[in-house]
This record gives sequence, structure tokens and C-alpha cells, in this order.
Amino acid sequence: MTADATTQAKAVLRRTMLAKRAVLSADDVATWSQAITARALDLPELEEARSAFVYVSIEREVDTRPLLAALLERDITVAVPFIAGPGRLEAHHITSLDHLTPGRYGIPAPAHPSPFTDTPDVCLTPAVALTEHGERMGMGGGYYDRYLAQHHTGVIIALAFEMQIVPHIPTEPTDRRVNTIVTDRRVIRCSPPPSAPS
Ligand SMILES: Nc1nc2c(c(=O)[nH]1)N(C=O)[C@@H](CNc1ccc(C(=O)N[C@@H](CCC(=O)O)C(=O)O)cc1)CN2
Ligand SMILES: Nc1ncnc2c1ncn2[C@@H]1O[C@H](COP(=O)(O)OP(=O)(O)OP(=O)(O)O)[C@@H](O)[C@H]1O
Repeated sequence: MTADATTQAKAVLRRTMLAKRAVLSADDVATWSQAITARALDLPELEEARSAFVYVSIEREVDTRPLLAALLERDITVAVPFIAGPGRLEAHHITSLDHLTPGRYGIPAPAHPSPFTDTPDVCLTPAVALTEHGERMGMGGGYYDRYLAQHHTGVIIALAFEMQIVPHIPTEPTDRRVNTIVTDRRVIRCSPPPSAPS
């Protein structure tokens, strides 16, 4: 597939998956998010982490507020995304959810800059779709792929509803795979796709 065809195929899948997610009920999102939060908080890599970079959810994404609140209680460094420009994501340290205010695209972001420039022990990413092999498709800004190309975080965990797991995602060389996916039903430890170099 050419690069253009891959981008096109991704855009089609993105629209389909966003449409499916848009019609989830608020109740389902809340119930499933609770299950995901409990499972994520039990992961040894999150229990052992000294720092975590966690997205702040909007709309029908897996709700990360309860997870953020629990991590802030754990006395580890918690950082959240700040959109610094097109495709440019920065991590900024917060010590309270009260430090968030609506930012670019209406996504809550730190009200006052406090850059966390280290490599976080764990990165918790949003996703529009994922495969069991850890291939991830996001909103199409390339924000996380660029961030993760610069910060060699060992543990990348995606939070997703079971309905977001698909058999195939068209990939580009710049796509970073996630190590683990936490859904409302299970924890998926991702192994590389058969065709990919390990
Ligand atoms: N909660 C959350 N935070 C996140 C992400 C995410 O997916 N979820 N991102 C994951 O990477 C980054 C933001 N990525 C985004 C990419 C595209 C659009 C978007 O809606 N684009 C519209 C244009 C909207 C406008 O111009 O106002 C579009 O492309 O049509 C929003 C966010 C960083 N923070
Ligand atoms: N490390 C990188 N360097 C340069 N360009 C990149 C990099 N990573 C991704 N891109 C480009 O960004 C664009 C969007 O990428 P992609 O469709 O993979 O985004 P996404 O994973 O859906 O979004 P996000 O990471 O924001 O959730 C593509 O044109 C891709 O080639």
C-alpha cells in the first residue's frame, strides 16, 4: 500500500470507529471506564511506576479522571498532555485535577505550565482503534507517535473499550505499538504482528 493509500484507509477506519463510539451511552462509558480503571490500577507496571503520563479524557473516550485521581493519591509524578503546536505534545506535571482547564480542542490541559521533560515510566494513551498486536490508531494528529519517538517510554498502555479492538489497522513506519491494552473485559499483553520485525 502507498503512504497515501494507508492514510486514506486509516481515515475511513477512523470515521467508522468514531461513529460507533459516538453512539455509546453515557452509562456504558461510565461502567466500562470503572472496570478499565480498576484493571489498570492493578497492573504491576503501574504499581511500580514512579511517573505516569496519562491523557485527560473527553466525550466518549475511556474516562481517565478516576484513574488520575487514584494515581495522584499514590504519590507518584503525574503528567498530562499539553498540545504545544500542530503534532507537538508535551507532558506537564499536575498535583491536582483542579489544575486542569479546557485547552486546545476543548481537551482539559494544565492551566499553568510545569513541563515534565523526563521519560515517563508509563504512558497511558487514548485510542480510536487497536489490534490485539498493539497497533494503535488515534485521532490522526500523530501526537503520540511523535512524542513516543522522542521519549523511549518502556511501558505504553492503551485504555479502550472492547468494541474498539479490531482485527486489522493499516500501519505506517512511524506508528508506535502499545505493549498492553486494558479493556472493560481483559488485559491484553500485545505480541508483535506476525509480519513485523520484533
Ligand atoms: N483526550 C485526548 N487527549 C489528546 C488526544 C486524544 O486523542 N484524546 N490526542 C491524541 O493524539 C492529542 C490531541 N489530538 C487531536 C487530534 C485531532 C483533533 C480534532 O478534533 N481535529 C479536528 C479539528 C478540530 C478543530 O480544528 O477544532 C479534525 O481533524 O477534524 C483533536 C485532538 C493529544 N491529547
Ligand atoms: N514520528 C513522526 N515523525 C513525523 N511524522 C509523524 C511521526 N509520527 C506520525 N507522523 C505523521 O503524523 C500523521 C498522523 O499520524 P497517525 O495517523 O498515525 O496519527 P494517530 O496515531 O492516529 O494520532 P495520535 O498519535 O495523535 O493519536 C501521519 O501523517 C504520520 O506520518
